[in-house]
Amino acid sequence: MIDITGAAAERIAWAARSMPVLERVAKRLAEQGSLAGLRVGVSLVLEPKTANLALALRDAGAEVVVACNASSTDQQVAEALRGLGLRVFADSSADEAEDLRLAREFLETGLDILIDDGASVTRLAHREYPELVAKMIGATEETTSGVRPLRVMHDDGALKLPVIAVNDAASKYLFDNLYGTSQSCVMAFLDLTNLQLAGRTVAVVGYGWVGTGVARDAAAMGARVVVSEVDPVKALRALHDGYEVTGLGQAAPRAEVVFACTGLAGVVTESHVEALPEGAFLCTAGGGAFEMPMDYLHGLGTRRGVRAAVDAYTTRSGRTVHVLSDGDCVNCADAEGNPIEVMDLSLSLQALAVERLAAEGEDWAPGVYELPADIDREVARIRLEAAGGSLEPLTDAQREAVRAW
Ligand SMILES: NC(=O)c1ccc[n+]([C@@H]2O[C@H](COP(=O)([O-])OP(=O)(O)OC[C@H]3O[C@@H](n4cnc5c(N)ncnc54)[C@H](O)[C@@H]3O)[C@@H](O)[C@H]2O)c1
Ligand SMILES: N[C@@H](CCSC[C@H]1O[C@@H](n2cnc3c(=O)[nH]cnc32)[C@H](O)[C@@H]1O)C(=O)O
Repeated sequence: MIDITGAAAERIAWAARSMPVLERVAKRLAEQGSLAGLRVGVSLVLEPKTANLALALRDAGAEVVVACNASSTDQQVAEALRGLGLRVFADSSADEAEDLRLAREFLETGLDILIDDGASVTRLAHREYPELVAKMIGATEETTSGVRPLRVMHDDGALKLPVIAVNDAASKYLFDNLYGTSQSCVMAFLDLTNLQLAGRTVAVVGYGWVGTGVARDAAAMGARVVVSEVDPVKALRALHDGYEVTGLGQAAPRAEVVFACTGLAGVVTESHVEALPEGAFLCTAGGGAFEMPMDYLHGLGTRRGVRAAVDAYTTRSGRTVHVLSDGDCVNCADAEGNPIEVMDLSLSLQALAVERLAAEGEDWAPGVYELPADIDREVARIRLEAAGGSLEPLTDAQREAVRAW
């Protein structure tokens, strides 16, 4: 599968070695030529694991085009894929306007199937290219903060495509969101600051899958974790997991590190920022910079870079607040993204969702679809075996007992 030279070749091959599920899926799709004649757009965090997905889709017969915003683009990987003849609409030095131009050019290639992350390209397509949307078979969605607006679009009658919510497959969110994101975000904080979390008070905003993992890994590194939630059941779960649960307004004066894990805009506000203790850190693990009051911080006019990916601001209260990765997802912007093994699951599910759309999507009405449970279980089973685990076989008697009433 790997026929690349150049700086990224070893890194792409390194990822491939720990992606047995994708390897297995890719082999079958290539043998069957499942995607022959289709143009598939990949709009995901662009790094070595995603490159392996793009090559798997290419080997299955698709013409693969790739896009990514600047903050999540690994330029070496973009060059490597270009070297293989893929069209890549991504530039790690692009500003916001150039990012938008690249996303438009990506759509203008005329996609049959789109793999999206955060529904940003799907929404752009619906806003600006209804005639191209009408020709598409469908799309897939990688993440929680993309599935949410797609459901709203569907309820409003605005969604014109079938979209498979890959995020909502159990073998995606129970591993990528819960285990992968906490490892990569907590490690990114530690690496980018060269500090430790031991003895620090960490506020985790949002106790969904991502927040649960971040709280656990921060606590494992010795942090005192305070959780804020808007959902009483999630908040109660955090309490049962042993954390203090309180509003961010109350936690802010002692929050030395804030991890935003909600995927919703404006959850950390300027008044939270003004209440933080001297030297505090803001770090996004969730949907992106929109969770942080970046306009307010930029408007202070006190920004100064103090380390790679770390900016310091002097707030109105006269204290210093540090922001990692300019508020973008810290693991995707300035680290290597989620661990390879969990992305093996997520990206294999993506490949299988594309296969399903290619086979059946033309007959599907617009809507947000779940991945079939058999795909979910199969992906988990292959990964389990690759990791050295095995299943207890169900006996005939048990199978009968399950069916009895
Ligand atoms: N960085 C990554 O690699 C990565 C990986 C997976 C998911 N994500 C993103 O992380 C975000 C969270 O994903 P998830 O799967 O955990 O979603 P989730 O829906 O399970 O959790 C989000 C939680 O935030 C809570 N919340 C909403 N508003 C809040 C507020 N103002 N204050 C406190 N809590 C609030 C919700 O009640 C919910 O429990 C999404 O944007 C998702 O796309 C990022
Ligand atoms: N759209 C945002 C990133 C959102 S992170 C949300 C998704 O990124 C995915 N992700 C995290 N790490 C990686 C990675 O290393 N490669 C590809 N996708 C990743 C993960 O599955 C998660 O659901 C941006 O462009 O900056």
